[in-house]
Amino acid sequence: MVTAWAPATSANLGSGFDTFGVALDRPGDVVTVERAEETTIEMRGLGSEFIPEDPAKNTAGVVAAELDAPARITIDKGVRPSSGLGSSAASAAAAAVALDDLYDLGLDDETLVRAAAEGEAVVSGDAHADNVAPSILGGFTIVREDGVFSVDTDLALVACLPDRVGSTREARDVVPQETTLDELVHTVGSAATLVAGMYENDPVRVGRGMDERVVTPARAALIDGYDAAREAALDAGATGVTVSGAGPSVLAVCYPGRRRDIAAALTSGFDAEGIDARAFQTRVGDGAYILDR
Ligand SMILES: Nc1ncnc2c1ncn2[C@@H]1O[C@H](COP(=O)(O)OP(=O)(O)OP(=O)(O)O)[C@@H](O)[C@H]1O
Ligand SMILES: N[C@@H](CCO)C(=O)O
Repeated sequence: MVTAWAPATSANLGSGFDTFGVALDRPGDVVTVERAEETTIEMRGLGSEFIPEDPAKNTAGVVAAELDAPARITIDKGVRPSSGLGSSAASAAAAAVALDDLYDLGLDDETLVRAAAEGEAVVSGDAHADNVAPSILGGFTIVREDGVFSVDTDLALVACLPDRVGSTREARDVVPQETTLDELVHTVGSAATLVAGMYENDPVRVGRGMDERVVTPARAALIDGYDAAREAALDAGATGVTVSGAGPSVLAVCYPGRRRDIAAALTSGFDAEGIDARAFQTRVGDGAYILDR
């Protein structure tokens, strides 16, 4: 029997749609696997009642099929589903790392990321790897069709989860399919600034580099309370605020000492619109690891 933990993640970071992601140092999912003839899944924890136990519909079950590693899988959810914090990816990432260990497969990180991304395809219709990559590798990650790499970075974050669910599949439907040259230039400038900031552990550059004007506004329009929460967080010292993944969570970057005030500002911003919300004071963290074997 092998147990692995994998973290929540925040994808896109504004300017890196389907490309950038960060691992959060909490919360995370715990996945236990045991060898079996056929894959079965048992769910526990946060929001588990909304997650299918059918292995063909559960991201962890899809990973077991991809790796040809059938197992009795138990998932303890620490990341609420449909959150924008990479809930479906955390189970896929933990399952990939646990099954690799259980069957002694010796797979490299890139193969694990690709297998875990197939789980995302079942959920959202698209095998985007920008949540599973940071959940497996940790740090800040950049995913392209031809590879994935991670950058160690020391950055304080606040993630705020409103008491609403958001479907990645639906949030992908509102993404504009075309943009202008001006917007492309703006996004490239932002993305480059963000990457420089990640290497320099600079929350101001990262915050400025999150600015993006095509995908983010389309997603923000789906999130009640987003504008109020964002304004409040910026007033409280956040150096950047954007939609986390497909939403409805919101991600703020800041200097470490500002986290408490920004967490309060984000929740009060949602509260002003009549929406309960929970904020996590966190930072960029490590990737999945084996807890027990
Ligand atoms: N192991 C799993 N954990 C969580 N959700 C799962 C799992 N397997 C399947 N799902 C389904 O995936 C959907 C949630 O995934 P979705 O991508 O929409 O949200 P998320 O992972 O929290 O957000 P995001 O990808 O935007 O960060 C739900 O419909 C849920 O039933
Ligand atoms: N890049 C993905 C992340 C959510 O799974 C999206 O924004 O749709």
